[in-house]
Amino acid sequence: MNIKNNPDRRAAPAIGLAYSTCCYLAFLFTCLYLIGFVGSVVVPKSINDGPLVAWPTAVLVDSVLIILFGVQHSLMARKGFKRWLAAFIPAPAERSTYVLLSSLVLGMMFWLWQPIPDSVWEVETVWAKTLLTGLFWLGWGIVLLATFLISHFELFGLKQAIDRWRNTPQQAPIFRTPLLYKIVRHPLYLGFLIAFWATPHMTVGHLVFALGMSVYLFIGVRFEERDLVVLFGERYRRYQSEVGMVVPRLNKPRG
Ligand SMILES: C[S@@+](CC[C@H](N)C(=O)[O-])C[C@H]1O[C@@H](n2cnc3c(N)ncnc32)[C@H](O)[C@@H]1O
Repeated sequence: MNIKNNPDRRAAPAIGLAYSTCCYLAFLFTCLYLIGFVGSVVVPKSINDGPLVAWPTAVLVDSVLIILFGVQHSLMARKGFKRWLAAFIPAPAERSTYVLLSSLVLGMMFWLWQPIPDSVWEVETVWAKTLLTGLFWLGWGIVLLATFLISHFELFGLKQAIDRWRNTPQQAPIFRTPLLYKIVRHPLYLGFLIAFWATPHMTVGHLVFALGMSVYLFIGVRFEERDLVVLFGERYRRYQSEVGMVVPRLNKPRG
């Protein structure tokens, strides 16, 4: 039978699109929950909620949860892992699977997170409180904007599934430096750092989260940049020498 007329072959891209849409929606929900979790807004269980256990136990459990997230996130983003995964699932579904597993690991973190409510700092002054809350939302705004600057739907696996469904050939990754990417090389990570640290009330539990996630981001970015140098070669090396990682460079190199 002609492959084009084979119903199984025609159904696969549609099933892939449905799968990627579900993964995208799960990730969207998880990201919204993450905002509420870190900022202690709206969600039923935030970073400071839950039954109290002895603080060494809480630090241990929370650290394991952060390490688990870091390992899943970095391991699944590596080329070797993607090649291995390609033996089990179609290449266009790889990114969606990454996104789905990231959501599951984050969901587990929200569920099992152990609060440590002791205060590290608590800002009472209205203007300082407003400033820190504003910075928190600015951080999330930068994260959202950065995803669209890089290619939001490709980053979360939906574009790959739509291309397959439309029978459009998969595009090679494109090196992009629009807007915020002209100021720092990793605006998305900068947004996360701002959102994790800017709070009028920093508890010990929140501090463990902010510290752990920041350490992970700085480790993860090294792996990401190694891949980006392999992918984009000299252009990325030049970009590294001209633009700061997460802090804008004041003195631009000449020449
Ligand atoms: C979660 S995004 C984070 C992007 C970037 N690290 C940031 O913080 O804005 C990771 C994906 O973006 C891609 N990426 C990072 N910088 C890029 C650039 N300048 N152009 C195109 N793709 C990029 C990486 O290859 C990776 O697939």
